[in-house]
Amino acid sequence: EPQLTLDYYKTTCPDFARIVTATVTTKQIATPTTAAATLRVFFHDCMVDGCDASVLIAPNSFHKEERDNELNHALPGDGFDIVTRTKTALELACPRTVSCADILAQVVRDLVVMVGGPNYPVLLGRKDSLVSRLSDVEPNLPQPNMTMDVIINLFESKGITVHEMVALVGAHTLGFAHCSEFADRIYHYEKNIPTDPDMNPTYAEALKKFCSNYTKDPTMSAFLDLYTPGKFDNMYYRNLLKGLGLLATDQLMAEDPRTKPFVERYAANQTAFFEDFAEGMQKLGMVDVKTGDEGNVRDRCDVFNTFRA
Ligand code: HEM
Ligand SMILES: [Ca+2]
Ligand SMILES: [Ca+2]
Repeated sequence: EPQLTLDYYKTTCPDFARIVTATVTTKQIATPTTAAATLRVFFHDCMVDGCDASVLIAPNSFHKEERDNELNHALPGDGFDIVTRTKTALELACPRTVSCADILAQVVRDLVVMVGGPNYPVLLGRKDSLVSRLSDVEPNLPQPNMTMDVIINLFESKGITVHEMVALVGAHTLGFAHCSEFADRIYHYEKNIPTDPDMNPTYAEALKKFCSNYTKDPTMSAFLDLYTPGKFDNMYYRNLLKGLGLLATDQLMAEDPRTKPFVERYAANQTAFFEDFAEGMQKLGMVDVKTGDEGNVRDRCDVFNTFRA
């Protein structure tokens, strides 16, 4: 187990927490989609080679990076922008000290709190990756058309248990998904079955109309949580119990006997959801973290320190 600590920057960057909170507050108020955007970037970072900022490396014409994989194409720009802003502010206060991986972890916690979610401590001391490999993305990220067996195994391979996983997917209480991500459920689900029988029929009809133009306009997106997409709450689970899950895997959480009890528990008890989400985020934030000379502190979060002496 790598050693991270709560007070890692206590002497080297005493204003770390305050600077992060100030930057996050300004950005989230101006751009309310930042919280969902950044939470998803953090998830995609931690699942692929651990929480090491590997996902932040910008694509360039010489080398393929994680962001060149299709699964990362839709990662929203605001999730990267908030890291850049925070890094800039921190470089002024304490140059070459705070890693991008730590910035992302701390920024996400502050954003979750800002939109109404639980507070939890963030352990610090992660180093930034020295590589970002396109080929590492696909095998490590869940997709909405996967079976529950595959998804459970994927999370368990990162040390995340089923109840922590169900709580973490509760992040879908925020944000949206493109029509292409759930089109299979509403158009020609199976031969002679037009729509996914697990989906509320009224909801399916509304989505069908809403997405009717999605092949021509691929930006068309629907809220993952129909009722409170900007608020961090347990509405996502309450929706699932009514067949109002958007992605196939969201709805599957409420059908599979291994995950259903947790969906029911979180739908009935927001405090239980918040406790388990907080625990899950701390676990997710520790996945394969790099310390010592396994990584470094990048000067810029989107490029490696290639030219640094
Ligand atoms: C079964 C596991 C999961 C699957 C299959 C999945 C899949 C997806 C997909 C397909 C989207 C829509 C992307 C788009 O169309 O642009 C999405 C959005 C999102 N995901 Fe997940 N996800 C999973 C788990 C998680 C977890 C564990 C987190 C965070 C802890 C997370 C956070 C988010 C957020 C916040 C959004 C909304 C992004 C935005 O509005 O900008 N997801 N997810
Ligand atoms: Ca990573
Ligand atoms: Ca919500």
